[in-house]
Amino acid sequence: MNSGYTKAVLALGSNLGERNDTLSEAVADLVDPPEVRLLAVSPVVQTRAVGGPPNQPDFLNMVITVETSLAPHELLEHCQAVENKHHRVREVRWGPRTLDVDIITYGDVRSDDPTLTLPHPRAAVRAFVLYPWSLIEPAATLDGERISALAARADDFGDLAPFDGFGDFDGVPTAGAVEER
Ligand SMILES: Nc1ncnc2c1ncn2[C@@H]1O[C@H](COP(=O)(O)OP(=O)(O)OP(=O)(O)O)[C@@H](O)[C@H]1O
Ligand SMILES: Nc1nc2c(c(=O)[nH]1)N=C(CO)CN2
Repeated sequence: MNSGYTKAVLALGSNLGERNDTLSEAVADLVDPPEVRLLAVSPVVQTRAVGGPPNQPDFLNMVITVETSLAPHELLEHCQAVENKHHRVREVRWGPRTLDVDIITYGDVRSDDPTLTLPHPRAAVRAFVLYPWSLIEPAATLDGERISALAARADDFGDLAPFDGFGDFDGVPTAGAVEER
């Protein structure tokens, strides 16, 4: 990693509209500024909505890793600008959305600021975050525990299914095929 750049893990989700196109465009938008460089892109997984109103459409979820010279709150603003560009409307908590971008980790930073809590306070129980993340960073840990172990016992499991995602992204390969589980 280059000096002045910090590694961050971002989780993306979409359960409205052209979900796959939205995710693909959002990744491009997130890494468009020179301050954000793409490191790795996970496969896209299809998951049942966890929490929120019943009978929501399924989500497509994925994780990317980046290195960034933006400060944590600047990165949050950038992620929210990308959400807004994709017509994200905040209405119902955990309700359907065209695009959600969460910052899962930013370097080793820990923060309980409600505007930006780091690591993301619900990431450790969300298989829809942990599983795609584990496919690109099998050795990653969260709160001192392997994310694959956290994924295996995550309460908010949803159903995870392979999805024929968008493959190579601008020269950054996605991880291998998603296994049924
Ligand atoms: N690590 C984080 N990443 C993104 N947003 C965060 C984080 N920590 C706190 N927030 C705050 O959470 C607020 C609500 O975010 P959002 O509307 O995306 O929630 P949600 O996706 O419905 O639920 P959840 O937070 O459980 O994923 C944001 O305005 C942001 O300030
Ligand atoms: N499967 C799935 N469920 C969710 C998701 C999500 O991205 N995927 N995001 C939520 C709030 O961020 C709430 N529930």
